[in-house]
Amino acid sequence: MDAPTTTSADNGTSGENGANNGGGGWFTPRKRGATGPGPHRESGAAGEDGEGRIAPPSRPVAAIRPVGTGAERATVTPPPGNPPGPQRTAPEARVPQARTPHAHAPYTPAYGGAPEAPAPEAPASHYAYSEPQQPTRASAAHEQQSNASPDAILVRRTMAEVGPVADKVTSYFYALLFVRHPELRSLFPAAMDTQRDRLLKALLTAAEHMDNTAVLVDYLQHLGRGHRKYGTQPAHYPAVGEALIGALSRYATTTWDDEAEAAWVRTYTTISQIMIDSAAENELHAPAWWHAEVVSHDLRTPDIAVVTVRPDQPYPFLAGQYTSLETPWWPRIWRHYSFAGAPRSDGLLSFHVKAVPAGWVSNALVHHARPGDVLRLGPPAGSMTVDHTTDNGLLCLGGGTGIAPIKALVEDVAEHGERRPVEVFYGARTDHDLYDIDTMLRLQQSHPWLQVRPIVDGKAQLPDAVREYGPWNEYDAYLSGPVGMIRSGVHALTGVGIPFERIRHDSLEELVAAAD
Ligand SMILES: NC(=O)C1=CN([C@@H]2O[C@H](COP(=O)(O)OP(=O)(O)OC[C@H]3O[C@@H](n4cnc5c(N)ncnc54)[C@H](O)[C@@H]3O)[C@@H](O)[C@H]2O)C=CC1
Repeated sequence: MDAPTTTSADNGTSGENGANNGGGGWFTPRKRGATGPGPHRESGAAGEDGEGRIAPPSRPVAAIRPVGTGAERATVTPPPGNPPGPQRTAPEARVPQARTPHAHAPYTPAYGGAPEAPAPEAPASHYAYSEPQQPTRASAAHEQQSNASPDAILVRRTMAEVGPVADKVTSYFYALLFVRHPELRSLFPAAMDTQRDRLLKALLTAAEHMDNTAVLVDYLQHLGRGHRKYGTQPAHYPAVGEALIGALSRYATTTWDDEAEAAWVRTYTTISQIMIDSAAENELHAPAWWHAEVVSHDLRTPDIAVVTVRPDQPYPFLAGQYTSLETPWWPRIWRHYSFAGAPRSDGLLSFHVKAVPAGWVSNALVHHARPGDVLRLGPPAGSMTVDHTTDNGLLCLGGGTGIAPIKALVEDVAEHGERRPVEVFYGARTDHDLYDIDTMLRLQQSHPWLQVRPIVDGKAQLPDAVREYGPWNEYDAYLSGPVGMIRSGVHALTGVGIPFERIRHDSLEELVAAAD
């Protein structure tokens, strides 16, 4: 998610609800790593119990601090409109209604899973979770019949009830958070629309996937690391948890009870502990963010620029990944951009940026950024990377600026000295929009294993063109571009026989969120 999480530290002395409800108690999460040993949690095996589920944290610290009593909650009038905070100072950006991490991954999960999933900075696809969907009563009922854990059943029951009023829950959640913890407001952007949709969505998505340990842990670890750049501290997590419980209990009027609250406390405790541990571990070997100076700005069309930056310290990443980027013009507003090339020996990084209507960050990068300006970068993310353990061919569909990570994949194959066939379909609305075709054709001239096919909108769109070629049964597929193109591309590719697990793309939610 692209928003910091928060919490208030309770010293664990109140002993009210949580622990007494059998929920393991609210807690002030510990911080391990740089500042202390603490129990070590191995990546991918975080707190699993013997059945592969995530176990409660090992050291509950504090008791829950509910936001009001049940009776009080029932009478509270949700604050209207936006939560308190700085007034909006700019035109409204496009507000995605759904989101998550990106990056290719098998289609199923979804973009960075991040599911950015799960929600967070990352898309599921690599976070292995499917795009978030509003829970329904039907789905909740289904889960109860399945092998879901008792907590998962309770959590999903709550989500099924609040799903239809998700906007109200979101507004109330942030209002509670900022009213009770005004000091946290500065961690969020001045204009909250996109951001606010992300934080709560990430938490709810994670909660809904509590039984899917492998995916969830990966997602939350990514989320925890990604939150370092927001300035999120372990002590912030309790405040977020209290606001979460407060908002859910306010709107899940028919299903909320002590049992449900205990399940949510346990769930949130587990979520926050994994995030905190991941951030602490990451702190040992990576900065929270990188400063990066713009060293060149190449305006390729009136609204597309290739921006190249020099990070202030080494920036390790893999071809096909993306980063989060903040400009000096819009503090605390982060957007995802794929690297437009494999890692270079000079350490420079390039991005292809298209200014979209009302896109604050993209317009700043295309129309205002100049050499000498300093941006901030978050950590690399994304799983749309080349699998070098196979010699399958690569079938790549790049739509518009989605050609950027495809170019990186081609460079990666070239650098590995492989002779795998790589077929690139480069789609654009018009000839003029093929702003990087010269680069791609130069690569084709240098590499006999590479075929580049420009596809300009006509009778058929990019994904349809793939059907005219092939066979593709010995290819892995990579999709990058507009969400609609990726959706129809997955459909087309499975239609020509490429299984889901061999189709990679960034999280659709992340892509939606990155669209401005
Ligand atoms: N890792 C990734 O997946 C990346 C995604 N992007 C995203 O790619 C998008 C690029 O935008 P533009 O350059 O304006 O692209 P665009 O709107 O000009 O479209 C590019 C190509 O995609 C095709 N296309 C678009 N919508 C389609 C649909 N619904 N079904 C089938 N084909 C469709 C078009 O026909 C065209 O060939 C942005 O939204 C950006 O966020 C950009 C870079 C990396």
